[in-house]
This record gives sequence, structure tokens and C-alpha cells, in this order.
Amino acid sequence: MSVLIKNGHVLDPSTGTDGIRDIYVKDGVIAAVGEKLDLAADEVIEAQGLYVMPGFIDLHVHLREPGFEYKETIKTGSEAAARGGFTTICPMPNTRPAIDSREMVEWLKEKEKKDSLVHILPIGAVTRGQAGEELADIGGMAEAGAAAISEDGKSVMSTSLYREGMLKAKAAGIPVFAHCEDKDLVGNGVINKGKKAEELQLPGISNAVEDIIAIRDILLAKETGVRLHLCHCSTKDSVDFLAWAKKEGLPVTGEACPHHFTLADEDIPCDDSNYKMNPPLRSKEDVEALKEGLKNGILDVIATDHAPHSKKDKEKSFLQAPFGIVGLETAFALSYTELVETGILSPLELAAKLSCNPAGILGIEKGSLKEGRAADIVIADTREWYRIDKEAFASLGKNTPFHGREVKGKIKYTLVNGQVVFQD
Ligand SMILES: NC(=O)N[C@@H](CC(=O)O)C(=O)O
Ligand SMILES: [Zn+2]
Repeated sequence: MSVLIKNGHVLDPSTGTDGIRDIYVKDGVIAAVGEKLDLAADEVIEAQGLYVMPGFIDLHVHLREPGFEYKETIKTGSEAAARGGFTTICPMPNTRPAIDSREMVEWLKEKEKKDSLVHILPIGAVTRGQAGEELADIGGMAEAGAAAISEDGKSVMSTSLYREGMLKAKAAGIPVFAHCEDKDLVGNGVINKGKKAEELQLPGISNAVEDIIAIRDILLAKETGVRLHLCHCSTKDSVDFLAWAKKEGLPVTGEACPHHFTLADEDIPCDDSNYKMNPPLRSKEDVEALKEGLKNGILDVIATDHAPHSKKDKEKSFLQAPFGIVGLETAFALSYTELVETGILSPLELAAKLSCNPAGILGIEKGSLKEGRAADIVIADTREWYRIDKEAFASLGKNTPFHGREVKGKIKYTLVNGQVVFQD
């Protein structure tokens, strides 16, 4: 089985390629990349006018299976990933039961084979049942294929226990993905602390809720030497702390989510829980700091924090509804529109934050269109404006504040191991 992708504008951050090329795929592998390849193929994809990039890698998704299949399943989440151009996704362990043991990681890898259109690299919990009391079998999970550990959804509040977990992750050779939220300080907050919170008379979440844990975790990484990745950075100071950590030469990286650099709290129109997520939409000043951090390379990765919830969950008010919005099917368009159309990032830089950089953090041979690599490829059209339509999502979750928003950047094809898993 062979595929020839012709005349596309290839963006390959792993080689710096930024120009018109053909790509020839044979038996699931990239066999040749070059100008005007004269090769016969079973299938030809005409990609003139389109960008051809390494398949996107999402370091932060919630698939909800097992336990919350009415919100999302591995199958529907993987379909949403394919539709969004993601060929590898890392599901967080906050399912029921949690992904907190060798057996649960093995179960997820089995489900991947049966149900998923895209590659799944599981993230194991730091503590058993994410209860924050005793460490999970971190070494066992790593052996079974966990790509990282994370307590996402919360932080491990015991600093000494977290330190022990970091040492275990370091010994197992996997990074720690940190959700930074001081459980004590957050109280019953549901929205960014500020004018909008006052206007809507809702309890606020201050920047310090994130910042205190971000700097704690960086200091723990300094002490333990573990590779630390800060999830969903939302504040100006967490970007500054990351900059400091990098200057110190610490193995620390960070991600930003499209919603956090696209919207500020002042954009929340009313008590609509489709604008409720954790961390919350922050101030304009924080939004600007995230964009600056993406531009100057302090923020390495764009991740979605895809957090599907049911219609019933999200019909509730800001106070009652769960935190989280879907992101897999809007990430590329929002990122392209907010960052490339505005000149903050070049198309090649955006491709790096969605593919090559997350691959580097995971230490996997993906995020590249080099010859010999698995043919995980995304092809996108960025020429025309269109409106986001949540009813077209493959995800079971329709909880997005971006329904009807005008964007540029449509995924046209997604290939996993050379197979077309999505076509528009
Ligand atoms: N981000 C969210 O608002 N919610 C996530 C948890 C998380 O990533 O913190 C979820 O699981 O719903
Ligand atoms: Zn989180």
C-alpha cells in the first residue's frame, strides 16, 4: 500500500523544511520526501495550497473511559483526535477507576488496539486512586507503557510524597506532568478572581492558586532532577517561573491551551458554563504573557486539555457545572488564527509546538517527516475563514465556548501509519 502526497507545502520542524515537496509513503512509513517525486502510488493526495505537517501530538486529553462513557469513549475521543489532526494523544488518568496501576495501563493499551484510530500513550496517576495518600506503582506503569505520570485534575498536595513520586518517575525514565493548583487556596472558586467574578457574583480563583504550586514543582524538579512538564499554564508568573527554570538549565517545559491564549475572563458573556474550565480564563495581561511565552519559546507546546462533558453536566450554572471544555477539534484552527494570522508564530513554529516539541518531551520518534519514520501526517487548509460548528464534532462533548467563532485552519486529511483516518 502506497500513498503519494503531491505538491503540498511541507512544514517539518524536525528538519526545518518549509517549502513545496512531495511525500511518498510505503507500508505505513515515510519512504521519500523530495521535489517532484516521480513515483507511482496506489493513492495520490493532491495537496497544492495545503500545509503538510507531522501528525499532531496532544500531551493532555481526557478520554473518560472507564467510568464516564456518557461523556466520551476511547473510540469517540480518538475520532475527535483524527478530525483535529492529532495522531497521538496522551489521556490523563482521572477516570473511574483511575489509570493508577500496571494492569490499568495494560488495559488501556489493549483498548487502543481495538477502539482507537490514533496512537494512545497513557499517563499514569502519581498516587493510588489519585487520592494523594500513597504512591501508585510508577515503575510498573512505566514498564507497561505509561509515557508520563500526572495527578491531573488536582495537585499532589503533600510535597514530600510528590518528591518521592518524582524520584520514582526519574528512575523509570519518564517525565512528570504537573497540574498546578493549590487545593487549599482555591477554596470554592469557579472563575478567575477579578472584575468578571464580581460582576457575575461568583467565587474567584487567584493566580497564586497556580503560581504557588508551579514554583514548588519547579523547585522539586531542581532537587530531584526529574523531567517536569507544566500543564495548561494560564498565568503570567508561571511563564516567568518557567523562563527562570530554563535559564537555570533545569529539565522543565510548559504547555499552553488554545482557550487560554484566545479568551480572557472579560470575554465571558454571562453565566455560561461553557466558559468554565480549570485553570480558568485569566486576565488580558495573562493572555498577553502566554502569547509572548509562545513566541519566545518559553512555552514549548500547545495542548488541548480536551475535557468533554455531557449536555446535562454543562446545562448547569457556573457554580454547579464541572470544569472543562472540549479542544481536540478546535485546537489547530484557534492556534492558527490567534498565533499565525497575527504574526506571533510562523507556520513552522506552530507545527513545532503541535508535533516535534511534544515528541521531544515524550522522548518518542514522532513529530517528524523524516524518511523512515511512521507516516503520521496531517494536511490542513488555512486559506479560508469558516465558522466552528460544535454539531459537527466527532467528540461526544459539545461543550465549547467557540461555537460559531470565525477561524482559519481546516484539517483536510489525517494519516496514521500511512492510513487515512480522517478526510474532510
Ligand atoms: N481542565 C478541566 O477543566 N477539567 C479536567 C481536569 C483538568 O485537566 O484539570 C477534567 O477532567 O474535566
Ligand atoms: Zn489539569
